[in-house]
Amino acid sequence: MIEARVPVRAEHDYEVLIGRGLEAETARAVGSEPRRVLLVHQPPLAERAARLADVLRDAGHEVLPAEVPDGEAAKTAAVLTDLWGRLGRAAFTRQDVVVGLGGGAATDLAGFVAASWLRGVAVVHVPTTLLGMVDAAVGGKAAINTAEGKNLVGAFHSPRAVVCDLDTLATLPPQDHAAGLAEVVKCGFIADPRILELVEADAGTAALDPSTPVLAELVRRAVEVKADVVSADLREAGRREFLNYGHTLAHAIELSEDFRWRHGDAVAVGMVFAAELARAAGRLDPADVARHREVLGMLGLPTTYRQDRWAELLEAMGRDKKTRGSTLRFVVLDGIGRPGRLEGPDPELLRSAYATLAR
Ligand SMILES: NC(=O)c1ccc[n+]([C@@H]2O[C@H](COP(=O)([O-])OP(=O)(O)OC[C@H]3O[C@@H](n4cnc5c(N)ncnc54)[C@H](O)[C@@H]3O)[C@@H](O)[C@H]2O)c1
Ligand SMILES: O=C(O)C(=O)C[C@@H](O)[C@H](O)[C@H](O)COP(=O)(O)O
Ligand SMILES: [Zn+2]
Repeated sequence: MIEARVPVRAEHDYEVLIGRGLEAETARAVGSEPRRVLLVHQPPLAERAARLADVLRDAGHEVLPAEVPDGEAAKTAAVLTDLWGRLGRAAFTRQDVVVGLGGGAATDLAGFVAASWLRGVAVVHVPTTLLGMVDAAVGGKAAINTAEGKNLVGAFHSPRAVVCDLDTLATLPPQDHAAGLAEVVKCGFIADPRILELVEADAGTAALDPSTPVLAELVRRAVEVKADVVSADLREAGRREFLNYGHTLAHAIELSEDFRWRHGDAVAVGMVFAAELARAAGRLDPADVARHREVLGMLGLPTTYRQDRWAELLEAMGRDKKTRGSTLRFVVLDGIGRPGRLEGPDPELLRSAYATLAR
């Protein structure tokens, strides 16, 4: 049953469907005419992918199943090249459709395959992680990583639909669920403080349980925040940068950890850093900084980081997409729900904010 439909305005408008038991919705989104469907999925989703393939075949489509490596190992040029080969051999046309089934790593890859093949074919996202539902599958950013950094090669390519079946979260490992909550909480800090109150009400207990109505409300609220921002600024000319809260340091940490850290864990650390930076710049109250550590801490997310990597992280942050020339630019808060930018901060300010992560 569909519990919420969140509209997104983009180069073509689409909806994010949120509910339970939504397998038929994916077939509906692929369309009523028979199509070839490249079904990109992660290894833990093999059974679900087989079931979805049956539903798609019953609807008259020809399915090309494509299991890709797990996690960030999928977001590589080698995997992309392999998928292009499959599409070429199948004579995949502009009428055909890519489906991304899995976490953000799978939907980022599927989105970029769809964006690049024949200069753009349709993609339907079926996110199966919390992070994928509230963030990665929504908004049309698609990318792979390179040896130099995170998401450095990619495109904006909006999906035809996003189908968030909350039932799929039942099998998600708790650490991945918590990592998804980092992006949910991010939406609370930048736009919707009610998200923070819902998490704080029972010290994160309901948020950490995929079966609760509170979690369903958190998903809807986070999707609404993202849809609202993306609808206003699809190509990140301004306001969309706020969705990057915490990501300048987070992406540098992910690179430094050889992409073995969960994205959401890195974002948690990155948000504490950004909050400390705003405090050091005299823009955020110490109580709001403390709230970052409290909320993230109650969800079991990391809020500290090793101190011996600063030079490496600083260099990696220089390749952040928000950087202009050699000027680092950070998303910071002037209060909860009041995001802004800090351009070219003094290196000492950066260093002092980083030092607080030792605690
Ligand atoms: N495009 C965007 O706007 C955007 C936004 C946020 C994050 N991202 C990207 O998303 C990625 C992170 O996504 P993620 O946190 O979903 O990680 P992920 O895709 O690596 O998934 C995490 C793990 O959960 C497994 N999994 C997925 N669904 C499952 C299920 N239902 N049951 C059991 N296991 C399941 C996966 O196989 C993987 O092992 C990063 O690459 C990040 O850069 C993109
Ligand atoms: O959608 C956006 O815009 C975001 O910044 C959302 C982020 O959570 C996400 O991790 C995104 O992929 C980061 O984008 P990037 O442009 O910094 O690679
Ligand atoms: Zn993110």
